[in-house]
Amino acid sequence: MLTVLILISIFSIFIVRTWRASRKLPRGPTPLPLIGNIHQLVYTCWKAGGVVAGLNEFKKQYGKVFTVWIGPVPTVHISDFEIAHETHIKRANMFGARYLPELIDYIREGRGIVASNGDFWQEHRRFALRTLRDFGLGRNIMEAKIMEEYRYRFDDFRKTNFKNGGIEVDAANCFDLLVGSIINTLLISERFEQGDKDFDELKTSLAEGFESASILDAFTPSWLMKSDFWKWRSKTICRPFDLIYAQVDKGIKKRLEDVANGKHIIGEEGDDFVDAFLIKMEKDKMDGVTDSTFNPETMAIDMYDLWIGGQETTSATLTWACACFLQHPEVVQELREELLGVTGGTRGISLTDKPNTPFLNATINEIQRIASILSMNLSRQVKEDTVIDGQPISAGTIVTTQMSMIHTDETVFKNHTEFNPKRFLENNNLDKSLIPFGIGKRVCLGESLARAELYLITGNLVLDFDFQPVGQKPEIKTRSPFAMMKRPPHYGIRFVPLN
Ligand code: HEM
Repeated sequence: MLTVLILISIFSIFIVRTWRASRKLPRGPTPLPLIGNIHQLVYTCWKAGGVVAGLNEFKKQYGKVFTVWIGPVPTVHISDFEIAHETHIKRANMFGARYLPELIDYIREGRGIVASNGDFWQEHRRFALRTLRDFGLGRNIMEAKIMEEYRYRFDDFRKTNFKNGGIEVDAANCFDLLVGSIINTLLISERFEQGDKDFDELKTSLAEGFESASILDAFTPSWLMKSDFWKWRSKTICRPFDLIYAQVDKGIKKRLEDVANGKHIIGEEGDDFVDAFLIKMEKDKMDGVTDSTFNPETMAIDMYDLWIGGQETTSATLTWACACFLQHPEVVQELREELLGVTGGTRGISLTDKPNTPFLNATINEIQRIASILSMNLSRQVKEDTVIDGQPISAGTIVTTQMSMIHTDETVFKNHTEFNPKRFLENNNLDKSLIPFGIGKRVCLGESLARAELYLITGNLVLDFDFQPVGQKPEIKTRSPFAMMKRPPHYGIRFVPLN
């Protein structure tokens, strides 16, 4: 009897708390105590065939801003560009703090760039941006680095994978190696080679982690993630993060050893991110900064963030790009005509050509729209009571602008499932509603680098090769519609040299 009474009391407390909290939240499906809307979320996503389609069903019922309770945690979803702009740009400070569930905070513990807030975040984000700029984003060195890796990778594949008149590769592996080498060269001056066991293990487990991490994992509370009871789940999701951190840490330790024994000499500006960080550490020491946040541990976390941020995202987008090219040879043909018109067929495409390649620019926009690689964006947490689209939101609420929903908004992107680069040429303002790098204060730190990679690699691939499928032509469809990240289809591709 006593147990029943206790259970009824706990239930009643939950119902009252949820009801009171709901008054300061946008509309959404009615939550149940403890599980919130998980049952509706799972069912709706399953019925609709994926997370984005499922959230779009909620949008139809509850409007452009709606609340979904993940267990006892209310999460607010913005699915409209104008509202995202009004909140994240016009009131950037209010929506600038990162929400830190265990999935994001794991290893980072409030440090790095992705999972830090306040002064620490500002200092490390500024440092990383300045360092990337010094290593070439503001000058043409970045282009030279990307092109060097592009040429090296395809020359190498030509030696090892030339079959049936072309270079035959697994698309994802090919771009993983290329993009991984670009980011690693910037960070620690090291390229990855084919057959590198550490890289292969890291990539495989990262892919597995991304494929299996779901919305629910993104909101699982720390105490549950860390408990023995949840080990079966947290182990799969977190293993790749352990591996990446271990690799980064190994690289830093080796660099410190090389510096100590004179094998690596740090010049005035340094060769890479690690050098720049070591210079900053030394400067803080010389300046007597006693509370400096620059030390070998925070260097490892910053590099870990840049590696995770810069690898899978760009590689997946390029893999989506080639799937679109295989499905739409007429787009490739039109692109090639535009690019040959610009280069005269005598050189590769360069970042300075951008103003003269409207169709390539539109095609990259459409690839990023179709790919929309995050089914669910990283979340923010509002610090004070506020309002979104006229609806009250209380302090502490978790808010997310859902880029994938904005990119599938039928009122903005007509026939959104169609791959149609021309939509961006027919409407010059359309790219303003395209936000693959997020929006507001926490917008992607690597946006300029990623844009340079996407432009140079897709443009030069179109000029250098014809594309043929190896095996079945890939559908333009994600293979992980229920995961946090929309992974591209898995396919083989033959790059047939054009001359
Ligand atoms: C096509 C490639 C890429 C896409 C689509 C992408 C997308 C994103 C998105 C959606 C966010 C979250 C933004 C938000 O909270 O609103 C983000 C954050 C971030 N990205 Fe990227 N990214 C890409 C490439 C890169 C690269 C190349 C790097 C590193 C060099 C990078 C580093 C980061 C970092 C450090 C953050 C956290 C920023 C912060 O919290 O202040 N990303 N990215």
